[in-house]
Amino acid sequence: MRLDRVYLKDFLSHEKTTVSFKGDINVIVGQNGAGKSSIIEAITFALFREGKGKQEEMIKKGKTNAELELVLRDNNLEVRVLRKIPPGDQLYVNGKLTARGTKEVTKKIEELGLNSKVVTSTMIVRQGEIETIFDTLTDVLKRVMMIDNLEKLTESGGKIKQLMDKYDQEVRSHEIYLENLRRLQEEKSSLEREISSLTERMEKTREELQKLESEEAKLKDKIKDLEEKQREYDVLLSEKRLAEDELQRVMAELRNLEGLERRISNLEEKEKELEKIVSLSDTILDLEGKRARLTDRKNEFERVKRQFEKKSKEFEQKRKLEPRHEEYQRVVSRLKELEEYHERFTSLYSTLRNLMERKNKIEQEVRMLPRIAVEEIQTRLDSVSKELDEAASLQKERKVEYDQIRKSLDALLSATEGKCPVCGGPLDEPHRQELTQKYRQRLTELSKELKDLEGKLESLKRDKSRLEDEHKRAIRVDAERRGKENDLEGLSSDIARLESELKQLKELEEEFRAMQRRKDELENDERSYLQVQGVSEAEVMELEDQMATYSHDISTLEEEIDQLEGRVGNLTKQDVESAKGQLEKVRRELSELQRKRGEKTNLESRMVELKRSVDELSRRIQLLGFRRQDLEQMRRDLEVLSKQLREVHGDLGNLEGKLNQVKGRHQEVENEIAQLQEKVKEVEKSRRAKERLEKLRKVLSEGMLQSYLISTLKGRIENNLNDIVSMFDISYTRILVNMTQTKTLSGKVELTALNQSGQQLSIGMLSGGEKIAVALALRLAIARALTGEIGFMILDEPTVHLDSMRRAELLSVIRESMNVVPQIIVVTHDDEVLRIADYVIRVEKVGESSRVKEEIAQ
Ligand SMILES: Nc1ncnc2c1ncn2[C@@H]1O[C@H](COP(=O)(O)OP(=O)(O)OP(=O)(O)O)[C@@H](O)[C@H]1O
Ligand SMILES: [Zn+2]
Repeated sequence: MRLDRVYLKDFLSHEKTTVSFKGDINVIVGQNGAGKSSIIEAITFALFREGKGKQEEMIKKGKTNAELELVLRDNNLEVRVLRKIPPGDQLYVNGKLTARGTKEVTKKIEELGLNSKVVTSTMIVRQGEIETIFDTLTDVLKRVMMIDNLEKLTESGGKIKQLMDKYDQEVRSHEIYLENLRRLQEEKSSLEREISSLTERMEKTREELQKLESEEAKLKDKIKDLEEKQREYDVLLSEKRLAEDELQRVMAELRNLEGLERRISNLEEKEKELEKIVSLSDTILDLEGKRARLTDRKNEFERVKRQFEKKSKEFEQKRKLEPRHEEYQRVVSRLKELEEYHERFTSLYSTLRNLMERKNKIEQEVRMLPRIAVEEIQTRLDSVSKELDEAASLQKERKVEYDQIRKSLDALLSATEGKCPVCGGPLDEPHRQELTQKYRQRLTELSKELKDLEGKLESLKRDKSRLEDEHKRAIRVDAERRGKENDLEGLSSDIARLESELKQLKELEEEFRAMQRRKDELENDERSYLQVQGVSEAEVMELEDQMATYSHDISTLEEEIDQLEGRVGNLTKQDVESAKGQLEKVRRELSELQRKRGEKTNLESRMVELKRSVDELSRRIQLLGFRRQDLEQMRRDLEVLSKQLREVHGDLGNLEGKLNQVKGRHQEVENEIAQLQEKVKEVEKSRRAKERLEKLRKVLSEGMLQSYLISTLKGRIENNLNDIVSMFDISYTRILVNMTQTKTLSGKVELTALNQSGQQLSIGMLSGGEKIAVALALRLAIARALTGEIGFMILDEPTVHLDSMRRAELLSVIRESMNVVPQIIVVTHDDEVLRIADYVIRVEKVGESSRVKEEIAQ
């Protein structure tokens, strides 16, 4: 078996990868972690559902299930293995599903010579493990030969003992089988007798049946002939009946159609009359249209006439008013020219009036001012002031005197005897009295005089202040008058100026007033003029023209209407409409009648045809000479015959049923006998097997088989090994496999090499390259010893840990291995290996997924 190709879906680092192994030496190259070993894992898993980790861990991260497809090939044999995680395995041989489910598929693969233990420990070499075979050889052999299992077999509860017990049981059931067998054989011979008697009876019945069947066939032929005739007869008869029926119908219809021609000619006449009326339809329409137009025109004429009258009146008025309108315009334009002067005049005039008013007022005011003589008041004031001064100085004099007298009196009164204070003479009473008297009198006089002075002063003061007030007022009035007189002078000059200007404007102002009056007079006429101003002579003339046109139209239309009325008479539109309706009806009737005329012709010819056909059919029926009662008689005969036949058939069926039943039973009995005989034989075998197992158990428990197996295997491995080594380029003639045998085979298996001089060296002493060669040869030798042909070998990173020399030696050994194994797959990240490749598979990792590119090596 060679590996053809493997397909990985979501397996380890691969998402969807197909790898084909097209070369003899296929090299899978790529960086660390690219996904190379994953391909080897895929092959191992596809073959044996075995792998380095848990199955779920083999599913690509992030996916939920993985799938593998491996195709193996050997000449014409193609084996396709499908493995899935979670499981759902299948195996196809040449496209045919031959195994299903994990166990079955693995079993099938082992049957194809790919024992899982052998393949995984010899044909698939994991990273750097080429030489470990020397150390693990013993274990490998044990494993591949399943000696562990052998040991287990011999235990008292083991498989062999169990089998022996089973066989024992079988032997004991022997007696019952023999008894049953005898009974069945008796039944068998009785059944055989019955079969031969039944067969004889059936033979006779069959002969009778044949005779009846041939009679029946003949009768059936005759009936068939007659039935044929009957069918023909029936057909002719029914045709004839149909023809006769139709003939009746046709004749009846023809009778119905009598008098058709007369009805047609009546209708045609009526049609002509109606057509004449209908032909006037257009003329009537024309007439009515014209009548409508006439009314229309007349109305229009009236409307235009009214307009014309109105307009021509207006136009006349316009003409009359025209001169006044022109004057009005002149007046208005002159007014506009004068406007400015008028305004000036008005404003000046009103200013003048204001000034005059003011002047009058001031003149009045001046007149109202009192006339007071200021100098006179001044003189009076001066004299009063003088009088006042004189009175005041006199008063002062008198007061001084008064005070002096008073003092002298006081001194006199207070003076004690002695000297007179006044005259310095001696003071006596009489003197005192005299003096006192004198003084007192004078005091009284003075006092009176002072009082008078007081009054006089008062009155003078009053006079003075009154005069002073009067004086002040006089001065004020005087000033006021002078101011006003000034104002009046200014006003007078302004007024004079204005008056002269107004005088100049007076003429224009008068003209303005006159124009305004004229304008007012013209105003009414102007308003009337404006109303008719738009009317033009052309307009009036056009209206006149229109009137003429309309009146012409009217007379033309009247004439035409007269003519049309002459042609139509007193027919109306309704008359024509009803004639149209009638005409349509008449035409419909006519066409219906004409159709019937055609129908009638057809019917007539059909009648002739039918009559001929009836005659012809009667003739043919006569000729046929068929009689119904003949056919019925034959059918009755056939029925009798058939009944007989059914009975005989029934007999035969019964016999056959019986025979089959008996034969069935016979078969059953024979089968049972065969089974029993088989069982009896089995029991025999069981007995012998039990004996063999007893022997086997003895041999096994004494280790005899193991030593036998190993010695046989040793010989075969040794032969293969030397065979293979001889193909490699090393200088040793033979490799010997030495085994130290013990009961449990715990002893070692060791290799020694024999050089050309016949000297023995232990394997450890060989060179690195020689060791690799021997190790590879040993693996191949074991594989070949156990499986015969070896289809492939897989080496995963065989060159790691090797120096360049040994790498080179390994590569040549691999190439030499091609003599022993036809297909080699090498996984490496070492480009040097490409040297020996003839097919290269490049693996690289893009993102999280591995990708593969295949190429033929140079
Ligand atoms: N279940 C998984 N899903 C996705 N990737 C995985 C899974 N299991 C392992 N890997 C990754 O797949 C990659 C490829 O592993 P593989 O052993 O095939 O690489 P390799 O090419 O043989 O590298 P080396 O030369 O280092 O042996 C590694 O990066 C590994 O971590
Ligand atoms: Zn005196």
